[in-house]
Amino acid sequence: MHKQFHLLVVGTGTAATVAAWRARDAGWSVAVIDYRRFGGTCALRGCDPKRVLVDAAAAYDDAKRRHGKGLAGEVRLDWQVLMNFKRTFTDPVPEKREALYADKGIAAFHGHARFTGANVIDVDGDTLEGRYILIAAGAEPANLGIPGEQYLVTSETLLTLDLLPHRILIVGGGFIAAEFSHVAARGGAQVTIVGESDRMLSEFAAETVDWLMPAFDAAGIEVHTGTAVEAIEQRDGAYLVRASKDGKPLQFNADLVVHAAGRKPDLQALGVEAAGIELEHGRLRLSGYLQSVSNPAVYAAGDAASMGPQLTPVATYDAKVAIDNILKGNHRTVDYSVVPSVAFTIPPIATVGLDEQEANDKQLKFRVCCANAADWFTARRSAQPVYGYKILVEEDSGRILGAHLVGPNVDELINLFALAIRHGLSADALKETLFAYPTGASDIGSMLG
Ligand SMILES: Cc1cc2nc3c(=O)[nH]c(=O)nc-3n(C[C@H](O)[C@H](O)[C@H](O)COP(=O)(O)OP(=O)(O)OC[C@H]3O[C@@H](n4cnc5c(N)ncnc54)[C@H](O)[C@@H]3O)c2cc1C
Ligand SMILES: NC(=O)c1ccc[n+]([C@@H]2O[C@H](COP(=O)([O-])OP(=O)(O)OC[C@H]3O[C@@H](n4cnc5c(N)ncnc54)[C@H](O)[C@@H]3O)[C@@H](O)[C@H]2O)c1
Repeated sequence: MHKQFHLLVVGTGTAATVAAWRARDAGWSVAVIDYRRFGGTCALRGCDPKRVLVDAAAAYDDAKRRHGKGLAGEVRLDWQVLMNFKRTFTDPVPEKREALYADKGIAAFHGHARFTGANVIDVDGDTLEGRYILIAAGAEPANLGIPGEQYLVTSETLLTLDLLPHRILIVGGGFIAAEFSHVAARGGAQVTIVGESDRMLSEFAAETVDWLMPAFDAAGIEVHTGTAVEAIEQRDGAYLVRASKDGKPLQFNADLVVHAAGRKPDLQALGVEAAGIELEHGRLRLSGYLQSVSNPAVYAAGDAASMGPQLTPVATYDAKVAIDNILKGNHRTVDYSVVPSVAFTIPPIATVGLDEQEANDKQLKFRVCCANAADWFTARRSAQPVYGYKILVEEDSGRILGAHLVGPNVDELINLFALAIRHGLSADALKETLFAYPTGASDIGSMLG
């Protein structure tokens, strides 16, 4: 079979779906291709199922912390029942996504996409030709190049386990390690994190991470930073993980070893060389228009592009930029300067805009409002001992430059700071705004001094 389309989209995740939908609305003929169940990472294997588990773990933790403060009795996190609840969100996704494409008149192909020419893709024997091609193929766990790497399971496995193993070791120290350790610990597992970076969550402000770390201790999570995992061996149905810290060898025993050591664009199976698409260090070489620098028919978006952070709102944003450029000619470039992000630990930690180093590098003059707010009403009423903020305010304009938060409600509060930064609102404008009380936002005035 040989078919022609205005646009071929590799993937059916967030970036692919946003782009395919928009191109179809513009009257273009569009095909999407995926070798996995339709729906992509966020809805099936990432944000959404993860958040269902985090919410349950947070409710359990909340009840435990409030013991003796008005709540009594035993609460138990029933992992198996929680997994069944999670499946009520993930199971319907592929069918719904198929129906959406059918309703919109988007052709959908199941199979592995592989370039055979500049604008031609083979899908398990079918030939598809596109005037344009959007690579929205997502990301996969990065190869670590260590002996025993094959024993690592991914966060995807952790999200489908009906029974949590007793001892879980997580290799990493970023988003996945932080979030999944908090969930698994509440599920009853003994969790150890072994991460190469000097501190956990290096994307987040150091002060906020320091304030968060006691929450790892309180959950019984053992954290080894500055420790590189070097080998994994199978021993009597379990695993021996060899690592080193400051040149000294360390070893850990675990029943499950999880990869949380970064994700890279999923490009290997695509055979991009056949389309003359240049790569650089395993990434597509793209212009700010998200267009391949060597093949003008090809654009990329989301994790496959990895021009910005690997986050769902970025995948949506990229898809909009790429498709606008495809439909109307190159006129939009990407700007990732204001991307809020949250690690859903218990409690959450959040960041948006500039940190101190970046503001100094830009030679900006700014003041820093920073405090551990564990004794504030918001923290005390939540029985949550972790609460703090660090906010950068430009001296002359009063503009908010960056906000870094940890504690109750900050997964929502960070969006207000994103709004302020995106629209150049000053600290005074935020302080003049009446926020409903008592809420997370009603602390903003006090945070800004
Ligand atoms: C455990 C986890 C939790 C996360 N939590 C959050 C969160 O809370 N908030 C947040 O913002 N982000 C989160 N993320 C990141 C977020 O999920 C991703 O940034 C986002 O889903 C990327 O979307 P995408 O459209 O670029 O790619 P994807 O949704 O990954 O879609 C890519 C699709 O392409 C398909 N594909 C790949 N190669 C081929 C090929 N050769 N042929 C055919 N099909 C192919 C894949 O099967 C896949 O379905 C999380 C990620 C993980 C792993
Ligand atoms: N809440 C969210 O928004 C969310 C949640 C999960 C994942 N994500 C996205 O998915 C991406 C992947 O998540 P991740 O946690 O795998 O990556 P990450 O980039 O957040 O963290 C990877 C960590 O692994 C460490 N590492 C690398 N090799 C190692 C080794 N051999 N031994 C020990 N440590 C090693 C690195 O130092 C780093 O700290 C994230 O970057 C993020 O964009 C987002």
